[in-house]
Amino acid sequence: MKNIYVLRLGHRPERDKRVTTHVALVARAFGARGVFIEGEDNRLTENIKKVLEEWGGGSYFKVEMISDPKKIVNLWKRKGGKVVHLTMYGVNLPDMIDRIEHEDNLLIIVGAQKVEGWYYHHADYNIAVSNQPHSEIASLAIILDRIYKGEELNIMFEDNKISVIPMERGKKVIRRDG
Ligand SMILES: C[S@@+](CC[C@H](N)C(=O)[O-])C[C@H]1O[C@@H](n2cnc3c(N)ncnc32)[C@H](O)[C@@H]1O
Repeated sequence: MKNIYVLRLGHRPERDKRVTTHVALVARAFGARGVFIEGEDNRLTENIKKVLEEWGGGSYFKVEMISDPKKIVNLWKRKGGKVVHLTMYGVNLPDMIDRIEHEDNLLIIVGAQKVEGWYYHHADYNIAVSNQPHSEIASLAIILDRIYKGEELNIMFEDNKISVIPMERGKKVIRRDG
């Protein structure tokens, strides 16, 4: 698994609770190592940690609320990682995937509302997942899928308490803790 982190900008607790939670869940499920969330929302991090505890990933997936996202970007670049900013104004993903698929250290930035120009200038790549407006959840899922070429759908979490027994109909889960 690559060292991919997601930076979620501008989280507003009252408005973005659900979307930011889904950004974090997609990051975890599809092969990122963690998520930095700009803002203050302890309830959100607790909820994500509960999912990690039950469904696994807690031993390595990092969830952190942060107040200075520019510092995260600068630090990531200083350590030699590449920064991808997902924006509908960027270059469409099919024309950029060759440039990023071999990178092992990626910070993927997604916004909530209008993203400051600073991020457009400091990102190594401004990438669109189609040049149509949609959602940070969708764009994150698709870029991770293209980077991992579908392999992320087979990710297993060894430190899980619950897992699904896949079946064509019905629902079955097993619990390791009884
Ligand atoms: C709901 S959008 C709001 C974007 C905002 N109106 C702007 O001008 O930047 C929130 C986030 O979704 C992501 N997003 C939305 N559409 C996208 C697209 N077509 N390609 C890549 N990312 C997209 C971007 O990360 C964006 O910051």
